[in-house]
This record gives sequence, structure tokens and C-alpha cells, in this order.
Amino acid sequence: ERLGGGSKTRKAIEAAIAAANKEDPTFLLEPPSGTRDFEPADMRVRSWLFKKMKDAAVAFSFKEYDAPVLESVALFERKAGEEITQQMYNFTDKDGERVALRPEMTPTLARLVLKNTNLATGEVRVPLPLKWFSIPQCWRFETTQRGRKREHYQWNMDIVGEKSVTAEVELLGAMCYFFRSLGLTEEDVRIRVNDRKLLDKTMKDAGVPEELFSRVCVVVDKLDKIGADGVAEMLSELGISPEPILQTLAACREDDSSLGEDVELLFDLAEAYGFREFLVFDPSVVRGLAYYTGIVFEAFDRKGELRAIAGGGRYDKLLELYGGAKCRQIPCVGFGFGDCVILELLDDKRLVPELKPEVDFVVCPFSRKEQTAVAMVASKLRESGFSVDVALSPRKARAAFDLANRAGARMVAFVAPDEWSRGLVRVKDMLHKDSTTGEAKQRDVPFSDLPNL
Ligand SMILES: Nc1ccc(Br)nc1
Repeated sequence: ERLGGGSKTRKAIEAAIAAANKEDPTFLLEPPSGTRDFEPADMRVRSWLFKKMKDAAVAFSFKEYDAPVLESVALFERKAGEEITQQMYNFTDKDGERVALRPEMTPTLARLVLKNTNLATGEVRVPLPLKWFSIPQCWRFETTQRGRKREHYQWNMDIVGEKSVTAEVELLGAMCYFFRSLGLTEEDVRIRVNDRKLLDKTMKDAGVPEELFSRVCVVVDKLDKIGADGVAEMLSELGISPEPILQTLAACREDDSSLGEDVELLFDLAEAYGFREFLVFDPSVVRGLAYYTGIVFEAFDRKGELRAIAGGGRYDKLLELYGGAKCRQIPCVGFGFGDCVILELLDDKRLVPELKPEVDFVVCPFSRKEQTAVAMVASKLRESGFSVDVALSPRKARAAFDLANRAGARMVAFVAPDEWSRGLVRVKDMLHKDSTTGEAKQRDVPFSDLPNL
């Protein structure tokens, strides 16, 4: 800016600075642009969040699966102009294979189901419905000036083999169970629900060719970002008259008669399930993935300050797309739930707990002479199921207490010559003070009694 000059000049200057930085060894300290390190304190938060996701999945009897982050590009190539395929993190590997870091998990799920399907008959060899979940790291190649992330962990929940909305209700129920497990209520988050079949009817009545339905949805999904005029312009470029479609999107959200039977049944079941208050019908929700065919939904923060928290929908034709015509009878529905927006929301609401390191014992030698004894004590405690942090060098009491506090230890076991010569270990309780002295409670415990602590 100071030097002036056009963008070419500026780009040349930025390139020179970047090159200079590469000479500076410290530039290797950071991970690649758009990616994150998870040091232990960050990892405790991530593990806490993922445990909440897994607990919700298990509460709804979903089974965990996983697959390589690397997939063939062909698995994701679609012709509907979706952002997710335009930003693929793809490359040609040393075998000349066109591969990509997966941008989403749903096509991989479809691949795993089709591995278990007789493609000649469409018969799936494993009992349906499948209720599967995974928390894969997914990737996109964003240009760095967007400053956005290139990876996130996306909790995926999918039901394969059920055509009725009972499947959507289980998924939405699991999502609301997860919200509540975090301390979030319908005051904090809502889930907009729609049925693409409502828009399909409008497009059919308006004479839109069926092969354009998906592209129209990808355009309409941009409504919030580019506004009705932007959508109208993009629809016109597709040779489609925007008015009927924009009118459907603006349909009355209060008039229950316009919901369509699937949405109405979904809302009734949600009422019975006790999470109806999280749901709101919104005819403008279509989601930006071409393969959705029916109910779609997206979770958002009620203040409207953040990007979508999660999104999903029914995709009854995806397995036919990959597996061939005989697979058209394999209905699917699922959602993706990224780790970033929810953590921003939880942070805003002070709902991320303080997660300190924890260990049952610190075991500490009085001097180098007690190190073999420390090894015996640590093994005895670990065999009894305790977690043990062994002090790797001798420490006196004060330093051992500091180590124990840093490690989040419940107890400190000192191994000192006098006590050890009598088969005893001095154990101090870090969490409970002696009511009279105010000092940490301590006692000399026979080595054989350690498992009973
Ligand atoms: N699909 C996708 C992948 C990675 C990120 Br970050 N966001 C979206």
C-alpha cells in the first residue's frame, strides 16, 4: 500500500517477502496454510467435543466407520457446479492416479455400502438400515487470500436403507441430543427444515428440465450470499425464469398447509420425540449439494452471527449414481457437522469447559538410588488401573508438589530410603487437606497395599 503500484506490483512485492521468509527457518514453525496444530490443550477440547458427538451417535445406536482421507477424484466429480467439487484438494500421485483429499464423507460412505452390494441386483449384503457415523478430517483448497481454513473435522451421521422420514427424525433427534449435551437449547440454535420436492414441483410446473434441478438448487443455495437479484441473474443464465422459483422460496413459513406431507410427519414425530422446538420450516433452505432429493435441513445459531453449524438431507439417488440402475432402491439420509462453527458458538456462550491435564499419581524418587523402586511402584499402580506420571529425575517435596500440580495428579507417591527400607511408600493426597493442619493429607502405605488406594 505504501509503495502504491497496481496489484501486479503488490503481488511481486508479496512474493519477494514470502521468498525472503522462506530463508528464515522460523517460517517452518507453522503448519501449512489453512491447517491447524492440536497441542495437548487444544486436543483436550477436540477430544471433549468428539466424545460428545460419539456419545450422541452411540445413544442412537450408530456404528463408527472410517476410510482413507485420500480418494479417487472420480468419486467426487459431479456436474452441478458445486463449490465443494470446485475447491477440491486434488493432485496426481506418483502412479499417475488422480487423487484428492476427501472434501466430504458421503461419497465414501456410498462407496463402502456399494462394496457390500450385488451391483447386478442392487441387493445389499449387510442388513439394512445401516446407521453409521464417522468424524473424518475433510479438505478443500481455498485460495489463501480468502484466509479460510482448508481442513476441518466433520461429524457424519447417515442412515442407509430407510425411505420414510423416521430416518430424518432419528438424525435430527441425535443432533438435538448433541446440542443439549453441550448445554445448547432452542434459545441458542435452530434447525431449518425444508423439502426439495416442494421446489422440484415448482421447477417441473415452470418447465425446468429435470437435469437442471440440481444446478438450480446449487444456485438457490447462494441466496443468503448473493441475494434474490444474484440468484435471478444466475437462473436466467441457465435459461430459467426466476419468478416462480423465487416465489416458492418466499412461500409463507407459517402456513402449515404448504409444508408437504413428509415435513408435516417429521414435525409430528419430532413433537413426540421432544425436540420439535428446535425445528423451523424454511422453504428457502435447499443446501448446496446436488445429490439431495428430499428433506434437507441446516442448523444455525439464532443470533445469525455464524455460518451454518451443520447441514444434511435425503439423497436417495446417490448410490444409483455410483452403483448403477439396480441400486436405485437404496435410500439414504445423513448430515455433516463441522468442528469449527460449533466451537465458535460454544466459546461465545462460555460453554467450553476448562479441561486440565489429569493423572492419578505422580511417583517421585527421593534420589537416583530410588529409581528402581519407583519403577516397581509405578508398575504396581498401573497394573491396578491407575495412570502414573513417573518423575524422571529426583525431586524434593516442594518440586514434586509443583510437578504434581502441573500434571493434575490426585496423589503423589514419594519413594524415600527410610520408608522404602520398611516396605513403605509415602502417599500425599493432592486434593484433600488435613482439616487440622491444612497440609496435604499423607500416610505411609505398604507397597503391597498400593492397589487398594
Ligand atoms: N468441504 C469442506 C472441506 C473443508 C472445509 Br475447512 N470446509 C469444507
